[in-house]
Amino acid sequence: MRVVAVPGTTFCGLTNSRSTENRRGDFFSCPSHRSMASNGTKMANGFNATQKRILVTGGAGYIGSHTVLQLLEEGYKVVIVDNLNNSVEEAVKRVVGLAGKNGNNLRFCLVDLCDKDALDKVFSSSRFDAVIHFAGLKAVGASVANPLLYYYNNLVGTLNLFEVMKTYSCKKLVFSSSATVYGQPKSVPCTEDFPREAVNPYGQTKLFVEHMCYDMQKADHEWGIILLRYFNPVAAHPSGLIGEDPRGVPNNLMPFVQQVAVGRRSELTVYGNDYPTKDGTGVRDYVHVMDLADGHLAALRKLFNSSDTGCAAYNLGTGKGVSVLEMIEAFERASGKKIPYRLAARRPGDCAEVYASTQKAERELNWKAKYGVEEMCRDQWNWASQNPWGYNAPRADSNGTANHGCGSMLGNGRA
Ligand SMILES: NC(=O)c1ccc[n+]([C@@H]2O[C@H](COP(=O)([O-])OP(=O)(O)OC[C@H]3O[C@@H](n4cnc5c(N)ncnc54)[C@H](O)[C@@H]3O)[C@@H](O)[C@H]2O)c1
Ligand SMILES: O=c1ccn([C@@H]2O[C@H](COP(=O)(O)OP(=O)(O)O[C@H]3O[C@H](CO)[C@@H](O)[C@H](O)[C@H]3O)[C@@H](O)[C@H]2O)c(=O)[nH]1
Repeated sequence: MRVVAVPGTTFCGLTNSRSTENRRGDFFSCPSHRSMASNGTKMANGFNATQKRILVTGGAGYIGSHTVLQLLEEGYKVVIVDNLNNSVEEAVKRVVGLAGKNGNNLRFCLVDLCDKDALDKVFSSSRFDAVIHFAGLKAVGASVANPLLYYYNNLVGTLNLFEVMKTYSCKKLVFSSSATVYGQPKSVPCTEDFPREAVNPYGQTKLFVEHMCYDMQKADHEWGIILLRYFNPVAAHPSGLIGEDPRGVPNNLMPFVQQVAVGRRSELTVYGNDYPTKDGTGVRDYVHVMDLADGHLAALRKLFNSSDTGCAAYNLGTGKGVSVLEMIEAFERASGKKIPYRLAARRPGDCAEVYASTQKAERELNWKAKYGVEEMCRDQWNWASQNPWGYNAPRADSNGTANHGCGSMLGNGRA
């Protein structure tokens, strides 16, 4: 792997082969990448992905890494911008490995979106056809405890990104929104025109960014923006090499279940069995991360193929509600492990039942989730059993600094 630092910023080229990036970091101008582009995948939808370069913020994270892999497999050139706040370099390395020769079309930039000058340098060194904006802090509880951190990171970072995109006339955007913008929905399934409300600071940041997007597009019709409202992302790439690796105690159901299964935690707490649902436990719309990644490619296709996208929101879910107990049983079947659990009081702020209407995404993005709960649990377990401690499992050759890959990359790059 060759590591490149561009003077004045902290670019790191991640590639699994010899590369010829120049000092401006113009990674894709090298002859080997030109030839890859000309031999790459031709898309059937009226444009050639190999001629498109996508900036992916937060591309080292859980959903971002799966999406970057699919973009590379489709033939896109990809630049990740991530500050590794909630992710590790190892995830990006594994994406490069999984992408095979298309891994050469990936560049990684260790940049914080709150650093506008650094972001500007990324845009000044490459032209981007579109941005997928995943980067953000996402833990609901932490946002309640430290709202300013969430407002600063998620809103200042996003403002910087949009300003720089405008400066460089990059006006196609896919934004990671969330079902959280429906607050406590009055009925199910949630359709995209439901009233939106935020019930915590994290949700406020998603709502604010949605407002920013609508207003920006209203003021300048050249923008094409797709807001993807994810329901409950779970599972992992079928290889078991990339997946979700939360820091600290997991907040979400499936990461917790998987840690019980591998013996990292003794039991799961099931929050509430007195909801007016099929078995009394909370019902959610779990969606496989591979389907979510597909949804981003479908959104890009729409942005590239139509000039009148405007600013449009789409739910990404399966449209099916699954209870906590059903999810536990499916995971037990997939893993052959017993998941001990105890019933406890409801978790404050939780809804009884939330699931998506998926008709708009089916109709307008031509996207529909392919995977069901059995496949979700199979792939969750495949990832968990191969990586019981996530990406940072102590290895024989490790000196205990696996958590600080970013520092070592920068060190190499500057040398
Ligand atoms: N996972 C979910 O349950 C879920 C549900 C709905 C919406 N979302 C949204 O989807 C997006 C991706 O979620 P994820 O689950 O992959 O989370 P993640 O934490 O795994 O990935 C987010 C990435 O953004 C990076 N990041 C954060 N702040 C940054 C900054 N200022 N500059 C540069 N990089 C920064 C992190 O290091 C991380 O790699 C987030 O915006 C999240 O709010 C997630
Ligand atoms: O240890 C746990 C964790 C969760 N649950 C229950 O499992 C269900 C799902 O919970 P969780 O995985 O935490 O997801 P949500 O509360 O639905 O929230 C997720 O999904 C929302 C919609 O995408 C996002 O807005 C949030 O950020 C994201 O955390 C709920 O009924 C919880 O009460 C438990 O019983 N025990």
